[in-house]
Amino acid sequence: MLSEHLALHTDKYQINMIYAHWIHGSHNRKAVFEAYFRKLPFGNGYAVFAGLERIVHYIRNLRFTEKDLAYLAEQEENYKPEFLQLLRDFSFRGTLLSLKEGDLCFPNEPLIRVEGTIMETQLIETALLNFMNFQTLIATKASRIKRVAENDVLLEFGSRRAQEADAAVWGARAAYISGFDATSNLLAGETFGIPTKGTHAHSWVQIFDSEQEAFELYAKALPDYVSLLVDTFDTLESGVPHAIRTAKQLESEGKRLGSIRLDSGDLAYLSVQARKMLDEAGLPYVKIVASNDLDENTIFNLKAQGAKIDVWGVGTQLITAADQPALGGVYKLVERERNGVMEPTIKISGNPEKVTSPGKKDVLRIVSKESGKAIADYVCLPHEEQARSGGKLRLFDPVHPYLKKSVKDYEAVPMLEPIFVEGELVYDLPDLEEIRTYHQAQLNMFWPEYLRKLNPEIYRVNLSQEAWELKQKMIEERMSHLDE
Ligand SMILES: Nc1ncnc2c1ncn2[C@@H]1O[C@H](COP(=O)(O)OP(=O)(O)OP(=O)(O)O)[C@@H](O)[C@H]1O
Ligand SMILES: O=P(O)(O)OC[C@H]1O[C@H](OP(=O)(O)OP(=O)(O)O)[C@H](O)[C@@H]1O
Ligand SMILES: O=C(O)c1cccnc1
Repeated sequence: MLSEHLALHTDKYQINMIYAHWIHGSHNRKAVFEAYFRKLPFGNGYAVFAGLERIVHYIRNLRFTEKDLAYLAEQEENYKPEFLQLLRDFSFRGTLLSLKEGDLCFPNEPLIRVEGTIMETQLIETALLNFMNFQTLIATKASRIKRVAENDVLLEFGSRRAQEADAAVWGARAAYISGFDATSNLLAGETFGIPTKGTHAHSWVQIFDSEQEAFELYAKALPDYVSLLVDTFDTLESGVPHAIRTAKQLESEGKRLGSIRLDSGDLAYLSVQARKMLDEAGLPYVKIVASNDLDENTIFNLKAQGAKIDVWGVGTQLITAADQPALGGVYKLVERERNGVMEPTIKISGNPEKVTSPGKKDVLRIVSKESGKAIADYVCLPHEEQARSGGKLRLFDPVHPYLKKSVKDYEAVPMLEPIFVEGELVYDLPDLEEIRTYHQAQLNMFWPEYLRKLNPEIYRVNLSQEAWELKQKMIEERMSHLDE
């Protein structure tokens, strides 16, 4: 899972472009790309950055095997043997800076910046976006669910509905970063050290002649905090009474029933009734798990209805990001080498939001020294010192420049961390527990207004005056070329 061979996990046009550059002798010219998204998913106020660990493994293992090269030769007869030799000798020698997994991130700020030859920067685009977009999307969806479930336990149950195995496993990891407590997927557990949990399926009950027998046999086999699914026939008439009898039996053996699981019907009503029945039977410690196509909206509603649910099992809606199944992250060229000198470059679009911001950029998180809370993100050119030195800063929205304010007494936290420097991995990948803790600390730096599920306040991402002026100048230059 972590050392897969993915050199051909790229779009054919990347190799074609690299080939054409090689033919014209430009493949070793320098380039800078930035990866970012333009719109937050699910109407959320922030996204949770994830995917870096897989990107690091991908880049470290990025080599073309003889089998890959033979396949490429077969696919495109124009590829000359010398070009295939170039690929044979390839390894990533570029520089990559990135947000850290668990960081909150926002539209139109670089999440990852890649500097290197045209060949290496272009080659990694597809896989990098694939990993960043999916994992950031699922971490963000999971974060919305975590916000409404608050202190309840969240179990990730999505594997059977995920878009194949990689999505199940890396999605489980993304959910864990954002505060899920466990996954049902054992491969995710083994690979990343995520706690695993499981109850049982309806088939366990159906296979026996009676529900009571099924519960007792399951409890006998797994007597420590077992969880029983109570809705196979009739939740309140049959499932809960049978679970209570099993719990009493366990008590007589000095053991305890862990929980019951509700998986259909009106989960608010059933959980309230089941809670009452369990309490009246002297089983206040038995928890109630609910599942059945849950997401942040159903959980929010169920809680508002007074549901007595302690543990939420969430599958399909989370792992497929059902209400928005893709994050539209892009990877855009911002600088190119021309006559030995790096210069900014721009992509113009009829849609103002798609015009790129030229020049290689840093992201600074402007944090109030007084409150410790984030005020805005500031995207500036690397040589700009104003914000870094803590000087009075004028913030304005690049799309709506009239939205402006001044800040002082702040700390400017650089968000892009060097990961690879000239091909060398300089970043110690944190373990998953550290990422989860770090994510929580990051969330605490934001006022609740930005974190709420519905109609959150917009957290501003501001371009520096200089970066904004560069953009305007380049737009005008381009437009005047078109007029000529
Ligand atoms: N009290 C409630 N308020 C809002 N939504 C609820 C409530 N109880 C259950 N739900 C949700 O309503 C949906 C019910 O879906 P559906 O009607 O397909 O399930 P079901 O008939 O209860 O069970 P199944 O078809 O899985 O046997 C699920 O998404 C569930 O999470
Ligand atoms: O609903 P999700 O959020 O995806 O959670 C996972 C679901 O998977 C199981 O159902 P199963 O595969 O047996 O199908 P079902 O929908 O008929 O219950 C389980 O009982 C949950 O209902
Ligand atoms: O353990 C469970 O209850 C479970 C696991 C996967 C999917 N649905 C339920």
